[in-house]
Amino acid sequence: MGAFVGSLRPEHPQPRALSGLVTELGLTSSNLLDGIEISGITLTTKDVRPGDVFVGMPGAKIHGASFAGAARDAGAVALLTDAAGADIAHECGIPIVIVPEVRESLGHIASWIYRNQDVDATVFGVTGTNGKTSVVYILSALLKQLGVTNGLSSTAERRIGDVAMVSGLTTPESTEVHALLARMRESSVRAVCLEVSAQAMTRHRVDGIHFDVVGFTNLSHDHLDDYADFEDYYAAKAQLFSPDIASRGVVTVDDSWGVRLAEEALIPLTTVATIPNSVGWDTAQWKMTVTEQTQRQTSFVLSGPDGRELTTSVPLLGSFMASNAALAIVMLVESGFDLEHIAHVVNAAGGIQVVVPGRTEIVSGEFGPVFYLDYGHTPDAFSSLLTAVREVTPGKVVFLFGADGDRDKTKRHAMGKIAAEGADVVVITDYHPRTEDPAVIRAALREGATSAGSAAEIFDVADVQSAIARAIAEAGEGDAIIYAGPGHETEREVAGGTIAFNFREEIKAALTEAGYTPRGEHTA
Ligand SMILES: CC(=O)N[C@H]1[C@@H](OP(=O)(O)OP(=O)(O)OC[C@H]2O[C@@H](n3ccc(=O)[nH]c3=O)[C@H](O)[C@@H]2O)O[C@H](CO)[C@@H](O)[C@@H]1O[C@H](C)C(=O)N[C@@H](C)C(=O)N[C@H](CCC(=O)O)C(=O)O
Ligand SMILES: Nc1ncnc2c1ncn2[C@@H]1O[C@H](COP(=O)(O)OP(=O)(O)OP(=O)(O)O)[C@@H](O)[C@H]1O
Repeated sequence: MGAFVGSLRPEHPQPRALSGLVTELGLTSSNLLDGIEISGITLTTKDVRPGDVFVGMPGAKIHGASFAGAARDAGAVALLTDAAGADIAHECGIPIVIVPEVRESLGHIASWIYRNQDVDATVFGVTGTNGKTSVVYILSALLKQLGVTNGLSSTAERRIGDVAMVSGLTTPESTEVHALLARMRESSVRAVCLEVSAQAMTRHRVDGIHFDVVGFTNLSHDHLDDYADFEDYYAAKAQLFSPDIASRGVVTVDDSWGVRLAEEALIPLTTVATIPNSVGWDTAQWKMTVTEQTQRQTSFVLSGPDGRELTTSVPLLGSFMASNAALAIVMLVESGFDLEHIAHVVNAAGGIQVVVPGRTEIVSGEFGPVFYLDYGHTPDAFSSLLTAVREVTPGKVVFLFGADGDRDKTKRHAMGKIAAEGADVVVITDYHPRTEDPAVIRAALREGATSAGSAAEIFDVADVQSAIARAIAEAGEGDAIIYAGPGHETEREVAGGTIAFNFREEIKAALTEAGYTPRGEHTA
């Protein structure tokens, strides 16, 4: 959820003539283009490589064309921008290609530069409020078990086989997405699993990609700072299910948004219901039922049309993780895999072999309280998490969390309230205050927690390390601690800057300090 941190580009770029780009895509340019070869494209000076087209895009703070000179010095051979950018950068000394709206053209231009017009790998896309990262990891793990070389892009990381890079955005800008696809092609990837945020749809980040199968998890309160209301937020995600973007879709119909999407989408659709008696249960084509839950595993049966059935397990806590697995499996079936074959391969290995970093990840060791590190940061995720952990915990549940600064403020009250309704002890702490006053964020969470009127004990501990220690002090053998929010993250965004803060390691250090032995490595 942050700024640019790096990109996976092709190792052996195949340059193309800039004049070809301009002619083939019918673009306008201001200078002579003859003899100029382009091999990449970027919209940040932090990632310019020799032979790049630098994209001068208007931003919230500044017009990117202001950096054309710096980009040229770093090796950029052309500038792509709008009319305002061309005015700003008219003396930059490299050819300028002008488009009416940069974002609207960018995906197709990046696709052309990286030769992605005819991607022959199967492309999967996953959207929804909660569960996208988990579904993408489960899809990728299933494909690996099925012997299919694949790559993924998620909030946690971009990954091609053993090569991984930490992510900045959930869905990278189109310049990065297309570079990633080209790099995947070099690595003989046969399937691509992409997490697609609502912002990615609104900001044209996946333009120039045609998805073979897209999946929808759910829709609940998030990002209402970016969207006027739920209707707007839904519409952004629903765009992924358009015929010009995707061939087929799988929709989880556990909530009314999923039911609506299944009714409205104009592509061939399959539905899956994973909560018995929920709004879409009776009409869904596929149904998933949880058969057993433990701290480390959830088993389920997935039944489909024509009596087809698969029984397996996912090594993650929570019925919602079984929902995510069910969606991933039906997406694979829709892409052409046979359910019986999937069942055979997966069960020969004792279930789905997946590790999802920072999603209900157990950080604690054999003794003492079970410490879950999770990325949940929406009221709905809090609720699912608390229900799941409660079901497998004989003792107390301690819930530790904070909230993002400079992001949707309207969800804070509900986050606090749900925490205090579901936990025995609530510890509120700072998270990423960014430019906001952290005390104000905590006060909103505290107010929500108090409004629950529950018996939960509420602590407000600003310092994150002290808050972790407080949570551990409140729990013992048989109890559980959930740290909701940080998941895989290794930094905190404070006062407009970034500080290194590896949450997983901090928790391990605090567990050790309290006399417990944390897990050696981060396997879920
Ligand atoms: C609020 C927002 O959308 N910001 C995006 C925007 O940044 P900005 O408008 O602030 O950019 P700016 O600082 O004004 O700079 C303008 C241009 O100059 C360039 N620049 C700027 C400075 C410099 O030194 N060199 C340089 O080249 C910038 O790369 C940019 O292209 O343009 C940048 C790309 O150029 C994006 O990376 C950035 O996304 C930010 C990081 C972001 O957090 N976006 C959020 C809303 C987002 O997309 N979130 C979803 C979350 C999904 C989920 O939780 O489910 C996501 O997909 O990640
Ligand atoms: N299907 C689901 N329904 C409800 N909550 C879920 C579901 N799957 C995951 N969660 C909760 O949401 C959290 C985030 O999960 P995940 O990272 O998979 O979602 P995401 O959609 O990728 O989130 P983001 O877009 O913010 O990266 C999890 O850590 C868990 O608490």
